[in-house]
Amino acid sequence: MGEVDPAFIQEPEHRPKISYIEGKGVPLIDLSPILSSNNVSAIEFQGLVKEVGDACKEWGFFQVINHGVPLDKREKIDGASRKFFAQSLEEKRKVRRNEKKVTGYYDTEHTKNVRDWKEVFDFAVEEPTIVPASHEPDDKEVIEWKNQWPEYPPELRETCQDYGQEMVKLAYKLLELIALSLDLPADRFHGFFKDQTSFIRLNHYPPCPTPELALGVGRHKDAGALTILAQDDVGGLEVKQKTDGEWVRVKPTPDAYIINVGDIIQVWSNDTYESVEHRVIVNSERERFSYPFFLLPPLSTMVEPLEELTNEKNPAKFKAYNWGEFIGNRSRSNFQKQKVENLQISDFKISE
Ligand SMILES: O=C(O)CCC(=O)C(=O)O
Ligand SMILES: [Fe+2]
Repeated sequence: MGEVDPAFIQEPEHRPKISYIEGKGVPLIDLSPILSSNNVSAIEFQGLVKEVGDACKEWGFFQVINHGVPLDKREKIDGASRKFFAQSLEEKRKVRRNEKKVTGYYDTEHTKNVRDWKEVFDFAVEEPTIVPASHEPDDKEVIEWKNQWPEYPPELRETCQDYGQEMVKLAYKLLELIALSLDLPADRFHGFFKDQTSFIRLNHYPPCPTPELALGVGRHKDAGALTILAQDDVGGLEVKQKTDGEWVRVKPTPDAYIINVGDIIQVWSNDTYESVEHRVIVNSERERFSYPFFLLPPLSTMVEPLEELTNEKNPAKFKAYNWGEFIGNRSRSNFQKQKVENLQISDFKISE
């Protein structure tokens, strides 16, 4: 990634500003009331639910501390990931992702048709992940997604699997808080994630000689239900502030996780919460690592506004769509430049 290939260059209106606003930033929420060893009052718990609801509504993003994920698990995956990416391209490409093997190493991802300044390694959290062979409702054939694990570093596999389980646990806790904040039963969302297709991405953003022209990840919204992200101390994640559309940098906070609502929660909540645009800025001096966990339902899921959240006064704002087809369309656009913008939930919006 030495010289700058035109494929990386953003259109002028999407190029990052070199100076940036840190502002008040996305809310920081202390999750200690939900750690099981604590004796919490109902008031304290209600306060937490409200904080989560307000953050989802006002920002679509928040950071959490005292989340219960052991720090050593995060440090281990970070260490293994650094060892993996430090290898030669030839070595990394031995576990390269392709249209048949959907997980593994990849260094040519595009977001909205511009190449991202990054390399990634993806792995599915449920192993193997069972998915239907096609989107035809009558087709009962299933296939298995098996992760591709590199030979080096040898600890990568177990470290990743362990970390994946921690992410699933945290995701369920967050789903409960989000459900309660929408006046739903705490476990309302749990059933959607049996046979989940969730995956974790190890992101490596190398230093970039022209950080003013390229982006680590171009502006996008996460298509899944929820994202739980660990970022290192370099910083670079920017969120589009809902109040004025300004890009705001998310300040690295040691041992915090950044949570954002994805498109699926936007649809389930019938637009009460919104999936917010974000992007990643790179810099010319320091490489950056980040680890998002994407909470995703089975491919057969039909995504539509929850019945409890719609009524005559507040009718469904989206038509139902099939998660497998939606994500299938997205991943094709990651592999090759396409002439049209990829599928968005706005394509399923019911006009008022
Ligand atoms: O690296 C980051 O901070 C965020 C990456 C991201 O937004 C994504 O992979 O969807
Ligand atoms: Fe994202």
